[in-house]
Amino acid sequence: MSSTHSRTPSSFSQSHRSNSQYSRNTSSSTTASAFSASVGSGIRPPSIHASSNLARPKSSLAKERATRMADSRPATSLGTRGGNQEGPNKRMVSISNLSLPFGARAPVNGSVCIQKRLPRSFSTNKALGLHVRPVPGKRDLSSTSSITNGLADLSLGPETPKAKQPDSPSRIPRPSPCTPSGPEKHHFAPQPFPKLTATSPRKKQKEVFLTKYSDLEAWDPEEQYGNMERMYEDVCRHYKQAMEDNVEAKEVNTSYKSTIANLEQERKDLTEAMIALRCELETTKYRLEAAERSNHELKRDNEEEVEDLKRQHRIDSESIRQSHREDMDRLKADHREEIRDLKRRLEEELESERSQRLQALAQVSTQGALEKQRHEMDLQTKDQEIRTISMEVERLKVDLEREQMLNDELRQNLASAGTTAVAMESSRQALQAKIEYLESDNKSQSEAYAAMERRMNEALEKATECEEKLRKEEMLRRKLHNQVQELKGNIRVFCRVRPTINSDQSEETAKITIPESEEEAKDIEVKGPEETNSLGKVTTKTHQFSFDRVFDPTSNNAEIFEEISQLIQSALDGYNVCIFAYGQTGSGKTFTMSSDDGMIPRALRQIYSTSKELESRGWTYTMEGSFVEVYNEELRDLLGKDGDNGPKKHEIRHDMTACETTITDVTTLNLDSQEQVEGILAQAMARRSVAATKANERSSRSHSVFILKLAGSNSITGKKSKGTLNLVDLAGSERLSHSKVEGARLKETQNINKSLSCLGDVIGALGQQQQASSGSGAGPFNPRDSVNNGSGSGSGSGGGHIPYRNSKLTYLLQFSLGGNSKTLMFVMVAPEKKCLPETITSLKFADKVSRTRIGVARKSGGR
Ligand SMILES: Nc1ncnc2c1ncn2[C@@H]1O[C@H](COP(=O)(O)OP(=O)(O)OP(=O)(O)O)[C@@H](O)[C@H]1O
Repeated sequence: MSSTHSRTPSSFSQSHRSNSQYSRNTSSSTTASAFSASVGSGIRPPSIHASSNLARPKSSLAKERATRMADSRPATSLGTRGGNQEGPNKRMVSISNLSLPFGARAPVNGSVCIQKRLPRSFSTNKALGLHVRPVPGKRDLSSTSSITNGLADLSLGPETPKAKQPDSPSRIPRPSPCTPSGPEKHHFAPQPFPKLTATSPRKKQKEVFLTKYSDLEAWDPEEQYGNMERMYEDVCRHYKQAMEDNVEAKEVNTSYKSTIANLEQERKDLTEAMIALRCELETTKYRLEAAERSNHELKRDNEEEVEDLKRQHRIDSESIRQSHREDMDRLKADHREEIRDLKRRLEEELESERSQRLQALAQVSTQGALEKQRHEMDLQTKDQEIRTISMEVERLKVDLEREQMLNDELRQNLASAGTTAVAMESSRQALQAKIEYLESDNKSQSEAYAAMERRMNEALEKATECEEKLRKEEMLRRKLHNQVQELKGNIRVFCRVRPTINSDQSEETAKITIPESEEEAKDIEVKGPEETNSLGKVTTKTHQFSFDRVFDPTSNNAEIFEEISQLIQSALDGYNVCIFAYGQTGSGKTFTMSSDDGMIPRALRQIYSTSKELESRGWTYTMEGSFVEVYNEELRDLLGKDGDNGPKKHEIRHDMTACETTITDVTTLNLDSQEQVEGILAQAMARRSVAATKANERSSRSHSVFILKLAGSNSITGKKSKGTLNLVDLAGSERLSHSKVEGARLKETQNINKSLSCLGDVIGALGQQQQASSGSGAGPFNPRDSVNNGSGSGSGSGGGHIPYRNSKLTYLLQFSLGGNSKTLMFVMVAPEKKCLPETITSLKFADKVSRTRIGVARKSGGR
């Protein structure tokens, strides 16, 4: 822009500035006042109503345009670039020289050329920011006569300051544009119009002065009026011209605006394009960088590869050199070895050759020596033979002498033998006599033998008799034993206190006393937990219980089994026997019943060995064992295999006539050997349902029942027996509050407690039934009394209801809990103080059972 300015001629700038200034100061009022001031008060301002447009300086330019329409117009600095080629009315407007209002930079190289008709007003150009440079050679605008200049010429004199001001709107342009504006004159006469000044007769003829004494020329009103009229017409023309200019300027303005909008749009597009290009540039740069990077990496990789290859080559050549060296060494070594071998072989051959020669030499010398030796020996032998022969000769001589002597002696002996023969004949005769005597004694000996045989037979008979007597004695013993058992009662209770477990050393133990007595211990005292009464006094209650036997913590399973072995024997004798262990969780039930040396394995061993013993007395037994558990009131087979559809369902069936219980689909094993017995126990224990509770780490969550059915027959006596041994390891009784179990464990515990309480109910009902039957003077207990007709709910002879059906366990043991069976209950006691409440509950339950008298046991089968 600055360069454009500098290039603009000063005359143009001045004109342009003056026009702008003039335009700024123009107003209708000022125009009017200036007009009156310039033409005098008596003259009315032109009737065309000088509007603001009138005073606009562009009209002066328009006038000039009008006068110079044929001339080339002032061109803008931009227009000059291509204006010459396009013609006088066409101009190239360079966008680069436009001052864009939004401050965006136009593309440097992208000149946008718009062919437009140039505005005819400088003010318009200026408003658009276009700088117009006059075409060289054309007339300077400053010199153009204008209305202002014309009017200025009408000024009344130098006294009117406004008239002197070049920018005053009162400077109305002179009507004749052709008149060159000269220096301001301080006379009243208006600027002469060309045509008038040239022809004014007054001026030529006579000069008229204002006053006589004044040298001021008076003005001719008519002439002035005529001038004014012309000026007025001129002004009207100028005004019209100005209006046209204005319209054109507006058009140009509109076209510039649209151009600007287009340019703006283009600028935007270009900006976007530029941004896109920049992005592209950035992308390209980035790609270039990436390419450079990858190139660099490739170069580095190549270098590394070359390095690697070189290294590999070095290594390879080194290894080849090394292998060559090794080969050389090896070859040398082989060579050396071969030479050594050859040497050795040669030496060996030499040695063997020498040794062979030496051997041959030795052999030859040996042979010579041997030959010599043989000859010597032959010689010696010959000598010996000669000596022997001579000795033989000597001996024969001696023999001959001796033979001669013997002959003499024989002759003497023959003489004496004759005498001996006579004696011998006499002794032969004596022996003959003896033989005859012995032959006569043999008869008596045979008789003695027969007597002995007779005596032996008598002894055998006596032995058989004794055996029979023994059998009878045995039977009597058993009878007596069973009678003792019967007298002892049908249900007996043993109490066992387990020792404290090692891991529970820190646990406080309860005060449990087993009073010493000369006989077997039967009593137990338990000091109960501390209780605070309503007065706040702390008291402890001592509970005393009596059972059939009490075992202290030192007693072992073997001692306990001794006590029950007779009961086991009863099963072989044809009784239904039921032994069960009752007690809280962790009190030692499983340890007593099912551990390796517990009651179940011991019982099985005893039964097995006893049955073998009884074989000699004509008894043969078949033993069928099954092992089940009652878990959550469901029966499970501990010896069976689960089917495809999970555990099988088992049902308990009672044969009310034979008083026999069977379980459907249960595995029953024939126990033929001791090993088999041990095996099924291990299998059953592994399958038993156990779980950890707060009370015991591995708590049995089910009642396990080992059922051994024993059927015996005596081939001698023809008797038969049928007994069942039920060995029951009950699940641990525990209070829910103590065991702190939840969910499935809670259900288990509830089922366990329910079935245990059912067991108590059955035993209680059996006791009541017994009481009722003995009170009514009923006869001996009938096993079938304990059951009703197939309903499963027993009713004794006393008519009492036995609730066997209330739990699976009691229903299963229906024929083993009652009159025809022998029942032994172990109540297990844990010595820990924390178990005291449970211990006392268990002992109370056992005490009740112990006090219950349930009929008299009867064999289930005669024998
Ligand atoms: N007389 C004993 N001598 C030594 N340890 C014993 C004796 N009695 C029980 N124990 C031990 O005490 C622990 C608990 O015993 P056991 O599992 O037999 O209890 P439980 O009454 O069967 O419990 P649960 O009803 O929860 O099955 C076991 O570790 C066992 O070895």
